[in-house]
Amino acid sequence: MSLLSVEGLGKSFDGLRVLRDVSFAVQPGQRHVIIGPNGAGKTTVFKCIIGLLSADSGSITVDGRDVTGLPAHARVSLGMACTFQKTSLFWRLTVEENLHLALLARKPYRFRLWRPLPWHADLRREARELLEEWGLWSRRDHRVGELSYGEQRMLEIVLALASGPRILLLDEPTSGMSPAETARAASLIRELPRSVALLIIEHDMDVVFSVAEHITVLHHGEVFLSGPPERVRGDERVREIYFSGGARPHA
Ligand SMILES: Nc1ncnc2c1ncn2[C@@H]1O[C@H](COP(=O)(O)OP(=O)(O)OP(=O)(O)O)[C@@H](O)[C@H]1O
Repeated sequence: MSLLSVEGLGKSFDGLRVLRDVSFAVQPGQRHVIIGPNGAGKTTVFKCIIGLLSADSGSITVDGRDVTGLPAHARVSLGMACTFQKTSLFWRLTVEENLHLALLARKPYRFRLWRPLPWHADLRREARELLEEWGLWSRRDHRVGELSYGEQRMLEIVLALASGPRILLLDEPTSGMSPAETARAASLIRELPRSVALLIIEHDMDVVFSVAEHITVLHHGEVFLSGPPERVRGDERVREIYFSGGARPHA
């Protein structure tokens, strides 16, 4: 059974149809990338999946359970996590404090707040491991506002991982990163455990083809093609869509 299934999704804004009959599925542990020119509807699909927008038609199921009518927080508790292009970090808190908050929101920590100091040695250890892994340990005492944009994006991914998701949705995880940060982020994303399925919107084709096991191409709000990377790479029509559709130069 698919972990995430999107069936016949439709969405309009002020009468303008932005998504039409969008269907695709993400398998457990799969690295699934959504590509498409600017304005194709990628972020709108994400928002419908996570519950920040309600779809006009169609359904979204997780493990066969229909979540279409559920609010975002209920979907998170079913194992979804996401990052968006705009960061949503606590600017005045440090890197480590941001991560502690994210970890505290998660079971089993949530129910152990009464523990005296030194508290949550396991939480601190987990935070350290995550920050080391993502190259942010040396920045732990810095306020988020002092980080580079690329570091902030990395921290967003770390915070999303802290909720222990089964499916992680990343909206352009490498946008705004330097080439070195992009390469590092792509390699870390590739190394994420298979217990987490990934659904990623990405424009950087080097990242797309280094991460993707399955690619869904959106164009004018419709699924143009969904298949393995080799099929997408070899499809002349996909190239045409990209080069006529206002995609970014490196795409
Ligand atoms: N809240 C909204 N109200 C009205 N129109 C919207 C809204 N959100 C998105 N749109 C429109 O829907 C279309 C799809 O937008 P969306 O952000 O989903 O595209 P995208 O593929 O993610 O683009 P990009 O690659 O530029 O991020 C665009 O024409 C956009 O202007």
